[in-house]
Amino acid sequence: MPTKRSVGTLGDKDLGGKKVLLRADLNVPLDDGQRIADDNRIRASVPTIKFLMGKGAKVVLASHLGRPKGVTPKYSLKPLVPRLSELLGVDVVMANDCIGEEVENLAAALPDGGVLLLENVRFYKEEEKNDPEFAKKLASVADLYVNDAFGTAHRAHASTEGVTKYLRPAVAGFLMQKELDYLVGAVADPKKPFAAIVGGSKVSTKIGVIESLLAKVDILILGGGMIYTFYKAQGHAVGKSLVEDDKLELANSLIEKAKSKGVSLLLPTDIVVANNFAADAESKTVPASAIPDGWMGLDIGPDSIRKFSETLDTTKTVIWNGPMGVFEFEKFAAGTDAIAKKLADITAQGVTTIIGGGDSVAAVEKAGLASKMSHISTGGGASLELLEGKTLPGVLALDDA
Ligand SMILES: Nc1ncnc2c1ncn2[C@@H]1O[C@H](COP(=O)(O)OP(=O)(O)O)[C@@H](O)[C@H]1O
Ligand SMILES: O=C(OP(=O)(O)O)[C@H](O)COP(=O)(O)O
Repeated sequence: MPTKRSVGTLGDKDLGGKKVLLRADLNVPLDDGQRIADDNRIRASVPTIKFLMGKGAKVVLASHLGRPKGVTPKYSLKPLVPRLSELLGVDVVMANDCIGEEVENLAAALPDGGVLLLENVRFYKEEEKNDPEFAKKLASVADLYVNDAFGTAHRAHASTEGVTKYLRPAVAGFLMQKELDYLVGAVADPKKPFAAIVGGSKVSTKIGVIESLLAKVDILILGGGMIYTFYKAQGHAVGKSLVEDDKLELANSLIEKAKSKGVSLLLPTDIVVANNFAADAESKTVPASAIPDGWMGLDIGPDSIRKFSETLDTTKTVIWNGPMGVFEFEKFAAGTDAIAKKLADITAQGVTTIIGGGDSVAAVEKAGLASKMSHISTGGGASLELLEGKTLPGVLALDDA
């Protein structure tokens, strides 16, 4: 089934005085002191909340946080209240539960434009089981449903999917719509030349994405830990680099597939190797075809960066998923940083650049370049599934446009 791209949106819905159940993805990292370590997902949820507030709706906000097994205080959404209140300019009311009498009373007492934050929906095992009775209880608090939780749209859970069986209209929020516009729209109908950069640790986790993108892109650039499986498959020495020996044939078949589809496949030409998997390992740059015994590739080299950059200069749309090297170690972050910088530069020249979630987003943020890209996805797993061409249950469940 093709990925659904057009969903019903808030548009001209009459929202004054209506109770809206808004599912957002407020799954942000909290540090040991329960402080928000990265508030991107909260900020990304603000436009829809503010829109609803401005229309005089009563906003009942639901989310999960982490993967708790039952009620677990450290996964409470309470630490988010001050930041949400600050961003929204109202005192957000917090409920102790996500269903039940207290929630109904608090929702009923909300003024028009008020916001009630429900406690973590995953405190109930029924959430992940997509239990119909639990979904019905969630639905009962509101007059309509808005799903803005793109990062959780690949989960068929009660608050993302089940609830739509009991609460209509069920429409997408602005973040959800923007994610679909970029990750489905721009990829299905890209300005060409269209390039994909795929990195990350393993071929096995990216097979689906590579295969799906091979049908769409003009250029495929590979980096990260997966490239050593390709080199080994081509008969090169890879030292003690990360290799998936059961994926050698697959790597060759992907090279063949790229050829038959006329896709220009670029592998790094030089590699920064280390004598150890460590931040302070000894390192040197070697040709990709001659990785010495006892050394492992942890980043792409300067010649690869130059060639990749020249190629990226010829593109009109670029999608990036997965770092070029072990960017968590400063010494092996140069390749990833250079690609991030290049993408920021070409965005300024009118190229559409899409960063598809997960570690690539972390790398772009670490480089301070997030605001320079066309789109940075708030969903790792969800964006990967979209790029693989899968349909997300949380999207499929919404009203058609
Ligand atoms: N050459 C390499 N050897 C081992 N691990 C690598 C290498 N290059 C990148 N990685 C690791 O890959 C991880 C990211 O992989 P992945 O989760 O597939 O990416 P993403 O989250 O962007 O989809 C990072 O932790 C990074 O350190
Ligand atoms: O953080 C999330 O996913 P991501 O790490 O793949 O971006 C989402 O909030 C979904 O969480 P889940 O993977 O526990 O269902």
